[in-house]
Amino acid sequence: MGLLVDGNWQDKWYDTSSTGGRFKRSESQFRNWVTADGSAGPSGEGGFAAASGRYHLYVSYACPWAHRALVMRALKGLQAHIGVSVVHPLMLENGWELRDDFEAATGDSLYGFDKLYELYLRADSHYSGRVTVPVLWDTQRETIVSNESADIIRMLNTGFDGLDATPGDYYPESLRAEIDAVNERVYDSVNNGVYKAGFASSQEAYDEAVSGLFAALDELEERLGRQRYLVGNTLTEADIRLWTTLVRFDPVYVTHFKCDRKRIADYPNLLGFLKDLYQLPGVAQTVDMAHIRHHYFRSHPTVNPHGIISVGPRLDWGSPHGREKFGAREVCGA
Ligand SMILES: N[C@@H](CCC(=O)N[C@@H](CS)C(=O)NCC(=O)O)C(=O)O
Repeated sequence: MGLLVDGNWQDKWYDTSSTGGRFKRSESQFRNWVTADGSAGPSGEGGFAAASGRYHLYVSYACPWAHRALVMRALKGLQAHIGVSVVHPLMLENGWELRDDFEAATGDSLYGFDKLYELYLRADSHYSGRVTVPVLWDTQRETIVSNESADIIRMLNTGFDGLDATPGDYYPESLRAEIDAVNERVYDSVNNGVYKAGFASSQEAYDEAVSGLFAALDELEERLGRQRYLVGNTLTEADIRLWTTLVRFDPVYVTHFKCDRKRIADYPNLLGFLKDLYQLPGVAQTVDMAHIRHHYFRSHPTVNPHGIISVGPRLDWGSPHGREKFGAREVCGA
């Protein structure tokens, strides 16, 4: 675990000393957008036109943020247009490594780099900041288009519709206000809430994170007791963003991040929702539990010094989810 400082790698754990033991996630720095015609998106510069084979995703199967991008790529049927490299699950003194000595880790097919930070340096030899996944890489300009998953899933949602993407708009204009509101709540309390609990280095910071997390999960359980998805019966990016955290909850966060007031298995609606999305075409294939469990239990020596991987619960996400009782799934534009 570390970061680049003016192009130099430094092995450092997250600094929580100046924030009362609270983990603060840094902002992503590459914020360009792929668009249908190459015009600039909501941030960054233009010049990244959608094209088959031009863009490549670097992901970790362990990472919930990278997982969003894999799910959107699957729902939009973009597998043939956007290649993927999968990092090794362990993230230690060199950060993410592009080794292929673990089942389903691919190494780097583009440059043969060993470490993900070499890719960041290829984009900017003076880069300062964390070296995170996902990365959307442009093979033509040889740079990072974006390292922000929230933006990447929106590019995949509509940017490639001129190719033969599967129809469906998961961030439709008419639902944006509601999606944004749900995202904000879920991001801070749930997606990031589990990390705030797990990486807290004071009791106070942990208590704060975990109480916010379970208040939000209770609220989401109630919401999903009224409707099939987070925004009515329409499947949207808000669902994908919650789902990648739910998938990791019982097998990892309960134990490793001490999020143990309840399991997702104790929330009937959240569990049904988890299974419903898991059973969408192409989605189960984006879940690699070996990467998920090896990464968390073995990459955080401050949290789990002996790197012991817990036995974990038995998972049965292929069984009937019962969510049809709220009505049929709707997907805008499909
Ligand atoms: N805001 C980013 C966060 C990505 C992120 O933090 N990824 C983690 C893996 S789960 C990572 O690569 N961490 C490496 C580090 O912080 O050094 C996004 O959503 O894309």
